Amino acid sequence: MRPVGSKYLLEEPLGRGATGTVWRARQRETAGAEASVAGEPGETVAIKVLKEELAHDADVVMRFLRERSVLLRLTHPNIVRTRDLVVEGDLLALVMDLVDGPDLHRHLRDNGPFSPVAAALLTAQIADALAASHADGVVHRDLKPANVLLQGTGEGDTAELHPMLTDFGIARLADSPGLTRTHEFVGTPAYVAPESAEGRPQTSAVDIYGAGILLYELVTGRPPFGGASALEVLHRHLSEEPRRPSTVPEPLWTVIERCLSKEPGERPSAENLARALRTVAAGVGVHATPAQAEAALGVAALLAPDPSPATVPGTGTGGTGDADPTQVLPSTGATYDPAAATSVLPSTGGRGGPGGPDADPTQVLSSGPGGQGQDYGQGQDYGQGYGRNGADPTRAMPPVPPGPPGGQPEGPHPWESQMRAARDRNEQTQYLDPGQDPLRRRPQRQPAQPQQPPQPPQQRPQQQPPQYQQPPAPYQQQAPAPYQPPQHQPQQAPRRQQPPPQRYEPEPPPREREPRPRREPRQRSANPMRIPGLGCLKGCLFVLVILFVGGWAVWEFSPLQEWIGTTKGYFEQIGDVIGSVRDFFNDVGTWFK
Ligand SMILES: Nc1ncnc2c1ncn2[C@@H]1O[C@H](COP(=O)(O)OP(=O)(O)OP(=O)(O)O)[C@@H](O)[C@H]1O
Repeated sequence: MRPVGSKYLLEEPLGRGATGTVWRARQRETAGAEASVAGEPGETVAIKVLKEELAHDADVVMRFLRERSVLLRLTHPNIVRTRDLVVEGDLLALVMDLVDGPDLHRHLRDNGPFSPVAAALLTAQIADALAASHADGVVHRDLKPANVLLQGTGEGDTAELHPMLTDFGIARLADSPGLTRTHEFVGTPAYVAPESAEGRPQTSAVDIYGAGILLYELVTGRPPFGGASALEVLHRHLSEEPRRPSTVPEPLWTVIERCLSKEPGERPSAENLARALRTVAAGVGVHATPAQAEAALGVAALLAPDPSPATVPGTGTGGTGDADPTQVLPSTGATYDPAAATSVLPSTGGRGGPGGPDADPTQVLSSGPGGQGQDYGQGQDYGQGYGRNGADPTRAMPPVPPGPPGGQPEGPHPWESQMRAARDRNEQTQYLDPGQDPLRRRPQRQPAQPQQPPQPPQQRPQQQPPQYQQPPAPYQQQAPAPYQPPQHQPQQAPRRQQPPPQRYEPEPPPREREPRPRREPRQRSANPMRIPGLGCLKGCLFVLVILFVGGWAVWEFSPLQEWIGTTKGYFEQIGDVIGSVRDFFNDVGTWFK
């Protein structure tokens, strides 16, 4: 078993994501004071070993050290606790509590969509975790089902799922200009907020957008915006409004719509989101009292935005890229998988600001015992310092990005290399065989598990009772069915005027679009009245005139006349010919009499 630092031993890989591989590991000895959890020898933990390319990046290492204290102090019942951060030679690792359960993406894939009540209660807990981290100034930036681990309690119908948000800070660590030497942001296209896609400044509202997408996915089984490529998905985030599936109750849709607002300032705070979701869960169930149903219908009033959202330093500001218009990603052409792992999406622009690559780490590394585990400082500097580009959503074509700084030799176009990097990293989490020997081999990819196509919502027989009236357990999942409001809904309840719910149609599979050939501008018609046959008649007349003029020229200017010996003029000869033809027809006429 491979040691990590002096305190941990890697046992078996649990899974691999875009930023690293997560291992089940065992504590060798009690960790020092630098860890937030000392742990006992023999205790099992999960260790995320960051990818080599991250570990080799000086910017990431510095960020890792600076973020240390933030990550270690982030504790909440719905956040996977980071116990320790280890830097050992070329290895960067986060030691976490081991969560015994699948991630939400896998759970959704295996069990199908949640009932609205279950989805609302689950997302409310995730919102609790976000509220705690936002209060601490930490924005997750990569919220998606794969980053929610489910600690299950109980079995079958009585199972309760305890969601735990993981990968906090990973986006911040991986968001390093050192990776490509140009700007990037880390995210997963299906969950990326419009402002992140455009390179505008980001705040904690990006997590609320992610929570809205996640909530939509929980009740429908798929995120609202899909597409054939990452580019198409980003465009849809920017320009399309989500459609309400018929399976989503009106109050829950109000919450989803507000979370998915294109304008970050209109999204609710995490705290208000949690409260609103609990109000909705209480009001759409069969046991809801009239007052609870009424409260659920008035949920919009609970969705007040955060007056002072936590900001993501360095996003959308600073650097020379502020004035740059929207950077639109080139299409990879490959089919886009909404469940794909975190991508690193490119943008371009200058660098600058505090915390930039030139900033020194606030603490000096010191060797730990035996030269293995090391203890690093807790300088608290959130600076990321890499400017984002200003946004202009109307621009569709990318401008030519600024050339390499310092007159570096020209390589491939930055977007080419960045999209290649994005593609390389856009790998789905692989669930690895526990039998692999971590000592001998690096974790290998397993043969891809057959992806179940997203299940379309099943039609339910008319006679069946409404699905969301009586969930047997808070988190029991049910196939979606059209939402029926609680029966004891008071008649006079002031309902918002709402269009009749649309049936949720699964989107057709994405097709490759072929570029349309450019049309030539239409010629003005010479036959504006469109008289039938006129075009053909004109052509015939034109041919006759040409033949007539041509014949005249040949007759008059060639020695044809002399050869034939008639010495007649052209018109005389034509007259003779016409006369002969007329005589011929007269003769023919007399034969038939
Ligand atoms: N603390 C943990 N305890 C138990 N299993 C974990 C823990 N953290 C992660 N895992 C497992 O490891 C898998 C890979 O995690 P990881 O965070 O690297 O991937 P991801 O979130 O799918 O991808 P990305 O890094 O791109 O967001 C998870 O899907 C989960 O099954």
